[in-house]
Amino acid sequence: MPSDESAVSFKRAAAERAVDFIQSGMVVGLGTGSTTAFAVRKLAARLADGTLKDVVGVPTSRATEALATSLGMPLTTLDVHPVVDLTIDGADEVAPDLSLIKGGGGALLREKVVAQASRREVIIVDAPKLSPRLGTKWPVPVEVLPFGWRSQSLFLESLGARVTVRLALDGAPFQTDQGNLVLDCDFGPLHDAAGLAAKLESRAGVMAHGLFLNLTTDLVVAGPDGITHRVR
Ligand SMILES: O=C(CO)[C@H](O)[C@H](O)COP(=O)(O)O
Repeated sequence: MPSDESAVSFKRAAAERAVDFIQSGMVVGLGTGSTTAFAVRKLAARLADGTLKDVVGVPTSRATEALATSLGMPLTTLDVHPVVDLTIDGADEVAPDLSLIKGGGGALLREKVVAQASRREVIIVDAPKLSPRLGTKWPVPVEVLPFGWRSQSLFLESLGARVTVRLALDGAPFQTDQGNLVLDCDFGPLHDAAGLAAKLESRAGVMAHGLFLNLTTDLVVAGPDGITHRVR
């Protein structure tokens, strides 16, 4: 395992490489998490030094909105710009077909909305997040409406999950930007991620899930052997 310090430097390296894909005039989706934060900082620096111009960002969470605003980055919304040229976002686990588990930061719903509105979805990760099969390293986050959430928990258990209610640092249930709960669902390695996604999507009260299938267009990975860029 890499040290925390090297994981951070890999995250930064992947993030800064992805910023090279941004061109002046683009509408750019801004993901959520520690890796994406490096990209937001680099993008803000390039706007400040004039090497990029007229870029507007669509933040995927209140946290990213606050960071971008603090850096003076111009922001917009999907209401004003319903098509995003390129989004940069992190992930928690990446399978060989570039399908993902996301939602470790709890922003999965807005991240998926922005990803589906994006022409290019550039995922940036440090190498330990690569996995032979989704579910091997990370549970599937499922965002549920607080109304009736225990019924959703039983439903998820009936699908084979060990369910944990995500907690905030103060020990209270974590709330998403939409005021929903997150149930972290350990299904073990997934043999039919698409089938599971379909079951989750057919259940009322499930607002979003962290399986991002067929959304990644580019993957940038940084690790001890350098940076690689894969295109799907
Ligand atoms: O999906 C996410 C937030 O909902 C993040 O992109 C994911 O959790 C990765 O986070 P980090 O870059 O901090 O490792």
